[in-house]
Amino acid sequence: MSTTTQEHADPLTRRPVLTVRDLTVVYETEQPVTAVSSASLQLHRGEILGLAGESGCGKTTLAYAVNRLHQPPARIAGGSVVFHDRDGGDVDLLALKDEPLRKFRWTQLSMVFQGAMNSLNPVRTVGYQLDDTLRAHDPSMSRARRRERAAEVLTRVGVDPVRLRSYPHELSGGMRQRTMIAMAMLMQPQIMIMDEPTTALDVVVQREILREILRLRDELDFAVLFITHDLPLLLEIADRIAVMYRGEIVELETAQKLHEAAQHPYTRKLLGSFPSLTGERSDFVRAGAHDRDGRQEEWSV
Ligand SMILES: Nc1ncnc2c1ncn2[C@@H]1O[C@H](COP(=O)(O)OP(=O)(O)OP(=O)(O)O)[C@@H](O)[C@H]1O
Repeated sequence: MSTTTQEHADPLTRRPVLTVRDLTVVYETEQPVTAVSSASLQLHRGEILGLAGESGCGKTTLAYAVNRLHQPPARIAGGSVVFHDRDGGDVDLLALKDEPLRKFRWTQLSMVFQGAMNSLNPVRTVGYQLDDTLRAHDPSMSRARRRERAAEVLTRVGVDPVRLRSYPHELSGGMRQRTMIAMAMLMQPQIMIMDEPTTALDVVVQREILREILRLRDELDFAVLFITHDLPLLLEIADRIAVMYRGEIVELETAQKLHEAAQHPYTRKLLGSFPSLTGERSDFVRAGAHDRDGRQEEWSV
């Protein structure tokens, strides 16, 4: 349903860049919690795939596990995650050793986390932090080239490169979030996972940044796994949407089909809770899947 991407070749006709199959993640606590249960999805080159679902349904756990950023007590209990490189090779992400995994992150797959704008180092300038990432991942790059590249990515996300000399507290929330997106783009990854990248921002800034993400995707041809509980937003920007409910992906469809003929009752409930794509979002969507009395609703899956 994305409107800014009409010249873009239909991503669904293109090769996949990531295949997640039957991924299961368990928190090994006293009462083990299966946060992700046999989840499967495929991300195509240049695609924006939305992952929607209420708070606590397992979206973040899935994103972290894909990039092996999960920490104990989380454990991947089964399944596979395969990256399909541009050059034709396949990489089994769950089998990667530490060093190749470190290289893989940022260069092939980068993440913009929930509240990432607060994860910039407060005592270092933006320029230093971009330079540091470049140095860590490409030691052969000259200082001049690094400076050039840092200015380039900031410009791309709509931040004046004069801000390279700024400290994070000197930037607005929107600028900090754009800077985090610039950081994620630094090494030209083939996949970006964005976990609620704009939720903390006001609606106008949020829209601007989303428009920017769509434009960059068209220009630079990366794929995005875009995680949010905001289904209306996904209907506007995503090519396809996966709906997650209690650790399972219960539906995965094009945004259009999902909007017109959702199959799963939970998806229908989510969709039915706002009057139109452009209308006001209802309290239901803002609050997550709770009924008016605040009770968690139940669907058999
Ligand atoms: N460290 C942990 N130990 C035990 N259980 C956890 C831990 N972290 C998350 N969980 C559980 O795993 C499930 C999935 O959580 P997760 O954060 O992945 O959901 P989410 O859909 O990303 O939610 P949100 O939108 O609020 O970020 C939840 O039931 C949560 O309680």
